[in-house]
Amino acid sequence: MSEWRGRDLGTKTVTYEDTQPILYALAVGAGASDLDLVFEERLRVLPTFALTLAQWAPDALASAGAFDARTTLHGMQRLRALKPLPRSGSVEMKAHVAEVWDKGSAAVFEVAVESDYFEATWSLFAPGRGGFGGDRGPSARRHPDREPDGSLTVQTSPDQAALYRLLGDRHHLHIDPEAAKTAGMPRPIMHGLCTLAAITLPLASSQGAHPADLTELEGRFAAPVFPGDELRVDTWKDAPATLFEAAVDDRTVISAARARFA
Ligand SMILES: C/C=C/C(=O)SCCNC(=O)CCNC(=O)[C@H](O)C(C)(C)COP(=O)(O)OP(=O)(O)OC[C@H]1O[C@@H](n2cnc3c(N)ncnc32)[C@H](O)[C@@H]1OP(=O)(O)O
Repeated sequence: MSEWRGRDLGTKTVTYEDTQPILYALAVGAGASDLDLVFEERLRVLPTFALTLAQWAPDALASAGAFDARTTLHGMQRLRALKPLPRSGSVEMKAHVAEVWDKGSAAVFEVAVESDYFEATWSLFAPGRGGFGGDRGPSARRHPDREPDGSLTVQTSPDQAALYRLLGDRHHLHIDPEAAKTAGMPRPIMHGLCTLAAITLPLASSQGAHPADLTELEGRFAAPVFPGDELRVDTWKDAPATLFEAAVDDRTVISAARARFA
């Protein structure tokens, strides 16, 4: 597995119309009254939309044979927004494998994507690919050892993954009950990136910020979220950022998470 470290995944230019960032905003929980997110005349593109543009990079690593895409799970995500994405236009990106960690039972592949607009890292948790004598890598940061400063509720919709997948991540795990079973899930699950982005909308409101002013975001997908689940999101101030964790029925689903707004 170590041979994948440093592997160049190439460059890609993705072109889009304003329909995509609007559809994206609706898919992650924006409503018709969020005019800055859904009305082309006022549109500000959510920075997390960049992650749909860059989906080709982890997919390229799967196609190259590093892991089995049917059983590999998206483990963690980081995003740093460098400048606002255009309402429509082209974004050029380049990607490489930054790290391969050996977790014993699994390998974790880190795919780094860079562009003028953002930098992002995907961690892909590939069961059965560990035990190759590599470094274990860092363990996840724990949330602060004190009561949360705040709490939010995010209600996902039963149709949310079906909508979100139209933005580019069409892995069958999110729509097909048989594919979900192959990945060890009782039914199709939410895209981790959809859940994470859905949290940033009420999180921004709770900070008096605009969701399009997100500059940094990270989080670990600790357990699957199912379309229709209600999330409780606990938050801790960590100026200038906010730390958070999300749970469904006291089961932590997103851990070691952090967001910062300009
Ligand atoms: C193509 C798919 C796209 C998607 O969008 S999938 C949807 C989003 N993702 C999910 O829903 C995944 C939900 N997460 C999980 O189900 C679990 O979470 C995992 C199966 C990924 C891992 O759980 P477990 O096998 O029980 O791992 P452990 O025993 O807790 O930890 C073993 C080592 O693996 C590291 N690790 C655990 N979880 C993650 C993660 N999510 N991302 C990266 N690394 C992880 C830990 O730190 C530790 O290593 P250390 O002992 O060195 O600390």
